[in-house]
Amino acid sequence: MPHFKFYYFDVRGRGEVIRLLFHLADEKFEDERFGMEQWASYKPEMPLGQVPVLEVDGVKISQTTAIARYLGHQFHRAGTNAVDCARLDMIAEVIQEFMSSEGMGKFSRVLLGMIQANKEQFFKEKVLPDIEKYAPLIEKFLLENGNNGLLLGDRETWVDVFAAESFSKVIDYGSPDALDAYPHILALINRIFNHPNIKKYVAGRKSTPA
Ligand SMILES: N[C@@H](CCC(=O)N[C@@H](CS)C(=O)NCC(=O)O)C(=O)O
Repeated sequence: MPHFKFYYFDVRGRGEVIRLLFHLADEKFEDERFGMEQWASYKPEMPLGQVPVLEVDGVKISQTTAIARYLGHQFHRAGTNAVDCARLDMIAEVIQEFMSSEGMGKFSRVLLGMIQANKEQFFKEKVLPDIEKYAPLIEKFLLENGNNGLLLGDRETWVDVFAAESFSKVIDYGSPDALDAYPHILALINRIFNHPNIKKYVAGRKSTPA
C-alpha cells in the first residue's frame, strides 16, 4: 500500500467522506487536520489551492470526487465493469452538485460562522429546497436497486459512502426529520454508519460544528 496523507480542515465538511473510506477499508492514513488560522501556510502547497487533498506517496490529488473515486478503486469499493463505474460516477456527480448547490454549498460556512446568518432560518429557507431537488433523485436510484440500502449492486461502494455522508449532514446539523420523506436514503445512511469499521470510527470521533 502507498503512504497516504490526507489534508483537510478539522471538521467533517467535504473531507469526511475520504476519512470514512479509509476507515471502511481499515487502511492507515495520516489525517492532517488544521484550522483556518493555519490554512494560509498550506494553501500554496495544494494543487488547486483548496482542500480536501490526498497525498499518495508524495503525489497530491485534489477534488473530493477524484480522491474518493481513486480510493474506491484502490480499496475495491467501485463498480466491477465500465458501465457500473459510469453509473456510479453519474450518481456521484448528482451528490457533488447537491454539495455545491445554493444552500447546501454554503451551509458549512454558515455553521462555522464564516457566513453571517441564522442557522435554523438558513437551513429552512436555503438548504431544504436543495434537499427537495436532489434527495428524490438519490431516492430513485436506491429504489431501482431494490431494498438493500445501496445505490448499485449488493456491496457498499465509494458512492454509497459519499451519499450517506452528504445526506447525514442535513440530519446531524440541520433537522433530524429532514429526510423522513426519503426512506431509502435513511436506509443507506443506516447501513453505512452501522458498518462495524465506520461505527467504530464514528463512536470515537470528536464532534465538530460542521
Ligand atoms: N470542488 C472542490 C471544492 C473544494 C473546496 O471548496 N474546498 C474548500 C473547503 S470545503 C477550501 O479549500 N476552501 C479554502 C479556500 O478556497 O481557500 C472539491 O470538491 O474538492
